[in-house]
Amino acid sequence: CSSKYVLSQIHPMWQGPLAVPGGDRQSPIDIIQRKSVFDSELKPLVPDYDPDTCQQMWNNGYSFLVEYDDTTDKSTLKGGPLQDKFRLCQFHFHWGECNDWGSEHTVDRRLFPAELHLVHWNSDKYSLFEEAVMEDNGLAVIGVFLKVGKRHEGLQKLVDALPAIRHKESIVEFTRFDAACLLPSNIDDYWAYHGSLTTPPLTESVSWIVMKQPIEVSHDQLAVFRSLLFTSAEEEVQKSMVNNFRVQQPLRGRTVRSSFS
Ligand SMILES: NS(=O)(=O)c1ccc(Cc2ccc([N+](=O)[O-])cc2)cc1
Ligand SMILES: [Zn+2]
Repeated sequence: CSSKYVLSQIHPMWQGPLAVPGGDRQSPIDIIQRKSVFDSELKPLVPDYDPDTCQQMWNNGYSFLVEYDDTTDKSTLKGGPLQDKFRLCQFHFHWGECNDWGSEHTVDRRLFPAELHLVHWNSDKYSLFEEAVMEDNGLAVIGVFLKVGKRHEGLQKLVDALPAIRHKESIVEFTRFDAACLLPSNIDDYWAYHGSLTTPPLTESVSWIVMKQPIEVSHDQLAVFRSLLFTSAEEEVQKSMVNNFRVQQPLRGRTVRSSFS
């Protein structure tokens, strides 16, 4: 699949604002390793997720999300670049129509076939996700690259549920899933920078934590992602859910910090 093809096939939603007018901390970005700055103050990340808070999985017409009960501090993220405690509210993915591209962030321009986002909001400062979304240090998103390799046993439970949410707006109960199983074995090496949501409303409220180590998933597991549809069951023309990534945005003078030298 050639790159010229992907630009014409990007879902209308993704042809949206390539940069928010006046936005100077947009995401995703290309992480240039040699320009990242080692920061010894960056602490180890402390994810503490309770599988019992996992509730449902649904297709929102852009990606599929696994949503967690975030009414208590049962599934939290602390440490790393974060000063406060953040609550896990959902995770989702971005992927391509083939294994040559699909991630949102890149590392020295290297694209990965997919990227996982674990979305958290600052429960020390705010009482609702919707509030935190609008605030400077309201959200923390962990980005994990996916690369094609051996089958990911933890991901398989999720892959097996995808056919039930093939169409936009479909939802299925999905419980007892430990999101921590999707983190790489090494979570001490990561890049940290201040950015934004990568889909509308593109608010500049995200502390991004991008893992250096990808997780491996099989070719077949990724293929099931691509069997999802952007469209609802009623629509005549069905569009396969692929290339649901935003293009890299200008760094605008930001520094990307690294937790490793
Ligand atoms: N891709 S990402 O930057 O990790 C990302 C994370 C969360 C969301 C979910 C979302 C965030 C905000 C809103 N809103 O304010 O209407 C609606 C949905 C959208 C995008
Ligand atoms: Zn995302």
